[in-house]
Amino acid sequence: MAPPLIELRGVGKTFTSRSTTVSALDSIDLEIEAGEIFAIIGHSGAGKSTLVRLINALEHPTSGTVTVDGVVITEQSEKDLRRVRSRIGMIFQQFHLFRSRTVFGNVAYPLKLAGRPKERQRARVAELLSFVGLTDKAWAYPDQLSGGQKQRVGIARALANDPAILLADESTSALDPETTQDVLRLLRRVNSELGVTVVVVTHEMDVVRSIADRVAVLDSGRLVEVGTVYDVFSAPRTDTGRRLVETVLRNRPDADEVARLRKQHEGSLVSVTVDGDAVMGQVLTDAVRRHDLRFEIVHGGIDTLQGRSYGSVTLALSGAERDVETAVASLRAVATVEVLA
Ligand SMILES: Nc1ncnc2c1ncn2[C@@H]1O[C@H](COP(=O)(O)OP(=O)(O)OP(=O)(O)O)[C@@H](O)[C@H]1O
Repeated sequence: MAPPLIELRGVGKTFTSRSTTVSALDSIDLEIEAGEIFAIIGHSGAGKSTLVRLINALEHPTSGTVTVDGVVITEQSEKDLRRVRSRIGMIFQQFHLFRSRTVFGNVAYPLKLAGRPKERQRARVAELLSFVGLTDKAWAYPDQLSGGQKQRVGIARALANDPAILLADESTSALDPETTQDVLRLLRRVNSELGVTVVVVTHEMDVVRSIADRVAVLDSGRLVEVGTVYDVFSAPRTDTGRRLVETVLRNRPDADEVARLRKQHEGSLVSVTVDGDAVMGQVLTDAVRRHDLRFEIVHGGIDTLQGRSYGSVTLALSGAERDVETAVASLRAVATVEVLA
């Protein structure tokens, strides 16, 4: 198997000022494979931006090693780091475009810095603007563009020198939901058509869900979960993971919601979680048909993650106690079931 494109081993980062020491990252071991879309999530202050800044060597770790594309960047001189950085493009929440330069000028800038001849610059900018769908805006200034268009320029500029990696730090956080989806579609094309490995830092779980292959959860500088989006979202192993994921997946009702449901519905409240290939509708109808029961879905829903169905619904099951018990037992054979107290 090819070695990981990005590898962090035992990475720690502390910031020390005169009066305080902040541990931003602690003992991070992480591997990001070539060709994947990898998301890093966590609450504000968890260390996400610091982690990204270590990958492009804008910060240096206090301990541990960072390897990018086979180069141990923690051992490189500033001059050699420039070569590593040229393999990495970056986009930001606030776009960071030059307001005094046209779209063309912004995208041409890294090519100019790299010493590309004028003719080559022109051809490459045309190619990039066509890729991001902004050919007609080449001579516009950033202030004349929408947020989504500005981020497209940011993406074109980040791709100018053919990077292997694109780091996206909260790149859609300033955009409305529809524009966010447009930018995410573009990032997916960057990954699938150009083969660029994309690392997305975000606090928006919807972004992770709609774009990432794998996700890492950071909590107070520690890496607490890493896995496929399906695994982490459908079965988070930590409280932090659970809290983050619950912001997008309507999961089991909390205690207040259970009390409210109890007042509104008769019968037993039963939460049924289906993952993977089981089909929720089928599971429910089969279980209920075999018994003399009525059921109503009172909370939750089914969703698709990475092409697999996932969901948790709470049912109010009414009927004879024995029938409810048998139905719950048969549901247990195919799903995770919890009878809510
Ligand atoms: N240059 C710095 N000097 C001192 N402390 C810093 C510095 N950069 C980051 N920190 C601290 O390190 C911790 C992690 O910060 P970081 O910006 O990486 O978190 P984050 O997860 O990206 O947060 P946010 O989502 O709010 O951007 C925080 O406690 C922050 O205050």
